[in-house]
Amino acid sequence: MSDTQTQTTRRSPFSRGGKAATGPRATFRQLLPFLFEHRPVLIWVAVLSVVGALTSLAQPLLVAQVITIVEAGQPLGWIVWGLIALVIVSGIISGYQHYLLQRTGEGVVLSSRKRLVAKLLRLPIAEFDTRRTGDLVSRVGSDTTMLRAVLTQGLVEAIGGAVTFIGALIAMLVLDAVLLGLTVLVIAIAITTVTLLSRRVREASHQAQEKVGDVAASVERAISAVRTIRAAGATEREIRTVDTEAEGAWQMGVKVAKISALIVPIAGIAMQVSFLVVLGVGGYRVASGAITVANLVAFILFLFMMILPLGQAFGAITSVNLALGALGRIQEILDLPDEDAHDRQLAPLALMVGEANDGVLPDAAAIEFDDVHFAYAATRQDPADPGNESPDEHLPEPDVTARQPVLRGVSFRVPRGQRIALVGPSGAGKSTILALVERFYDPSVGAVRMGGLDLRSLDRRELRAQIGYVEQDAPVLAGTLRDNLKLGSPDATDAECEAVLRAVNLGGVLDRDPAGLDAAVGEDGIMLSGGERQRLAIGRALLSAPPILLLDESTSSLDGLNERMMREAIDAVSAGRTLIVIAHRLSTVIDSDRIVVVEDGRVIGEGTHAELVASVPLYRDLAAHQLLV
Ligand SMILES: Nc1ncnc2c1ncn2[C@@H]1O[C@H](COP(=O)(O)OP(=O)(O)OP(=O)(O)O)[C@@H](O)[C@H]1O
Repeated sequence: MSDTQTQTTRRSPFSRGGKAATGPRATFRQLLPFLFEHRPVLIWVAVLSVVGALTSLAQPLLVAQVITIVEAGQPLGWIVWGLIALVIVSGIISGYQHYLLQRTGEGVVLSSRKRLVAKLLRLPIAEFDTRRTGDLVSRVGSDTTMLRAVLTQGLVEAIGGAVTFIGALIAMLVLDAVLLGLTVLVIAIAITTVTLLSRRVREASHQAQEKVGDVAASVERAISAVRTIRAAGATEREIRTVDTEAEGAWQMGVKVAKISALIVPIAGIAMQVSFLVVLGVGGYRVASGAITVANLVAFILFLFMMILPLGQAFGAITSVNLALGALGRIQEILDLPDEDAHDRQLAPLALMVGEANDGVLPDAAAIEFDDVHFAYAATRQDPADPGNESPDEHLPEPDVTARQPVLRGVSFRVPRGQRIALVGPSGAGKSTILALVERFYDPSVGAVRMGGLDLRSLDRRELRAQIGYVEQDAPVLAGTLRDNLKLGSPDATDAECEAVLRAVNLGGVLDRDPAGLDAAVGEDGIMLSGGERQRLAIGRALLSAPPILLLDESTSSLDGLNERMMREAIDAVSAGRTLIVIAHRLSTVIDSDRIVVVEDGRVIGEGTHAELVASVPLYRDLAAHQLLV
């Protein structure tokens, strides 16, 4: 694992206990790039806030003027109209400002989602092995929305608020310094309390978002296996599991609500207390002639004006803390390295593999495994699992550790243009071998080579452009047949798509729906049988005509007819290319150029069917089971 990755996981929520339970927390500085993207609008909003604040500040002064004029029995004249105009202008400014902030808030959500998705889809495959899909989805869906609140409920409004606050403070100082001193005392106490509480809001909000991630993860788990769950009669139990997670999220939400609930009334109480103090002491000072009635009224209006932004500031502190909690979860993913982050400057590959270059590297095997050892990283520890509690919260827990080796010294060569089959018992490591060819993972020891070059020295995109890969449980993406076929070759024509479908024996699927290539294959391709799904995936690989094809044959859904269709499909794709097939049915690979037998992470035999039947007992047993000897 890379250094960056190690650091990230070290300060991740996966170590529990004490402060560590709050997980990765973003700093305010990490929030700034999201806001800076909208700098012009935000500056405009800030200017509007200042103008709005000034129009508000002018109002008490005009009111004091009105009182003085009325007291003197003089005509009011323009001053009332001026007051009305000020109220209207400040209303319009605040409405426009609100709209701009909402819009920018949506912009922040959008850009954080885009960044997160761009990162997620580029993460090393190992990250998906150790993280829960639902939790990742919830970071894109839910955590990002929390960033909006920073703008809509807080930050920029606070600029106008600050102007109002300072302006009111100065005006109050001029009007009556003694009254101001008392007011500031009350408010200072409120601010200290809120600051202490807000730290707890941030921690609780982070935990709440973690819990929402847990809910999303268990919903995803349940929905992705809904048929199995239904068939096993486990629906009620799964509902209870999700309910428990949802209740966990509810509890954390309530915890946030409790702390926030303390913060909100503190602003109210501060206002009431200071109002009462000003009223009592102010009345006394009017009686003693220290201040006029007009100035006391103006002072009280300024007090309201000062309290309002204070409330906004408290709101801003809460929402910024909520956002920083969520940003911590977003940033945790953004800080992970891309899959290709540590690739060296890479050799051009396109000219090294394939027919065009047979002359350049005449002896190099298309694919070669050289004493390859490999172990998967262990599953990341689940923070929700109390069993993972660290006995000593001060010791950083290693989150991801290596598992038992899956490959132990695998060596074999696949000459260009040949058809090689990998066979062996379930769990022997066959799919892992293909994953290493695709560079979803790199070997711990040894090397995988293509055209004589270590895969680690090649650009992954170029490498993968040379390889077609059909997974064992070939996923079909929601959409149409055409969408699925054109995934890897967006420029393919309809005629090419149809030809490929017929080549993999899927002409029937094309004909049975009048929509043809536009026929929907549904979420996860549910309208296709398992065998059809695999053949569709083979068709997809075939369409991009890669020189090398990796095919992890489905373990299921191959009845006699499907098996024949699959064999024909494999024959169709093997023409003119290098093919590595993981075969669960020997009949599909009996006529391969070579068969490599894998057991327990090692190659235990290699040769033709006849040679292996004669020399490798495990292979003879497999063949005997499948009635091939
Ligand atoms: N993503 C993964 N993370 C951790 N362990 C894995 C992962 N994928 C496979 N393994 C483990 O590696 C071992 C080899 O798995 P692999 O899928 O390569 O075997 P296989 O020979 O293809 O099996 P099958 O014929 O059943 O598909 C198994 O013990 C499996 O549990």
